Amino acid sequence: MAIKLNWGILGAGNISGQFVHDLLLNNTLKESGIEHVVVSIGSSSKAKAKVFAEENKITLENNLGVTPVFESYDELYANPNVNAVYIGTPHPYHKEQVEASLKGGKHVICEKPFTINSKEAQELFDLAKKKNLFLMEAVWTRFFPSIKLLRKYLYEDKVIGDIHRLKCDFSFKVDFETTPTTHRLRDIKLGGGAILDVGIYVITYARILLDDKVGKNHTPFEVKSLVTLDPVDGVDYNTNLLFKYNNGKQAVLSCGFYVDGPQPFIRLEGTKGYANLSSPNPACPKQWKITFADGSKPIEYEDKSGYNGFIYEANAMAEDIAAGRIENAILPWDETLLTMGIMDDVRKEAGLVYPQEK
Ligand SMILES: NC(=O)C1=CN([C@@H]2O[C@H](COP(=O)(O)OP(=O)(O)OC[C@H]3O[C@@H](n4cnc5c(N)ncnc54)[C@H](OP(=O)(O)O)[C@@H]3O)[C@@H](O)[C@H]2O)C=CC1
Ligand SMILES: O=C1OC[C@@H](O)[C@H](O)[C@H]1O
Repeated sequence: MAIKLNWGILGAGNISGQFVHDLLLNNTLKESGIEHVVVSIGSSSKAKAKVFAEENKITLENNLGVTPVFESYDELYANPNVNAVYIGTPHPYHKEQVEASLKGGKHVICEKPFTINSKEAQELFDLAKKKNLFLMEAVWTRFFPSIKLLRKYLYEDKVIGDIHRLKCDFSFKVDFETTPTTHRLRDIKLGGGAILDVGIYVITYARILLDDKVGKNHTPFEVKSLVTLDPVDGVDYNTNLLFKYNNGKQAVLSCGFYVDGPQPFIRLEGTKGYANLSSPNPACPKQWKITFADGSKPIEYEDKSGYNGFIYEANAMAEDIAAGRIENAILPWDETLLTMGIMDDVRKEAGLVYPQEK
């Protein structure tokens, strides 16, 4: 029997649309043996939810014969037809929305950053455990087949020898003339700044490309950071981090909103060569190339699937739920707590405190 999730999509905005695209394409292609049905769209406005369904082309054909209902958030939490919730709202709302979804008896995947700090994250994981419900942060980057294959070349086949250093920059230029100060990227009340928005990805790459262990088994490392807070908005638009693992491996990481970052956005160096990752969106690692110091033929990979890339985390969640697991092995709760804890420390040193934390 096919594995099936009946989704409630919370927040009828940008990223929810990209997530839904992949669910619908999955149903059309019928390759995975997993069915993803959009049962409900929860929004501050039912009219907005309806427009979302139209704009994202949810049809009876691609949604397995189901027309979603348009609901308030509270109606979605209580909807007995929904068994899985995707949360695609700005960071400071995640805590209360995950909590309400779990209390409604739903399995949950919540956009990154999971919460605004590790304390909130711990409270949610405690609740998921108590309720025996699946819960995961939606760091889609970790689930791409491209990453699994790259890690096989690096850590099983060791094709570039001993790895010593990772350089990664996820920056993009925000147009401060046209982007209002109330936008989630800028507004301190909405968790604005680069560290929570894109810093999470450079930290993710330092975790998945320099360490073959995860969560509480991770290789110990120290972090140093330098942060410049924007004088107008009071959040970070220029942040740099250094990681040093106790086996000597180092990461040089940057994120920011003042300039567009470089391409390739990653260079991972080993004794016998290096790997580059390129992507217009560094969160989405669809393409990489391994170059060898001795001039051997490079190894290249490109994901040409047509998916945005959210399907990989959605399918992982569906498989976990079908198997009765409440935590995912690629992104266990301790790994989210580790990442959130690093961002807590970086912000603490810089004096970046969100109003919700005061
Ligand atoms: N995985 C990835 O690659 C990406 C992840 N994200 C993450 O997703 C989350 C949402 O980002 P994004 O989709 O760009 O955000 P949007 O600005 O598009 O907002 C998404 C939805 O959140 C609700 N919302 C927006 N602003 C507010 C507000 N001020 N108060 C209350 N609710 C609000 C609205 O839902 P409603 O329909 O109810 O009105 C809106 O439709 C963020 O946490 C971000 O980090 C974002 C982009 C890419
Ligand atoms: O998660 C994200 O990835 C892509 C970025 O452009 C976006 O701001 C961020 O939220």
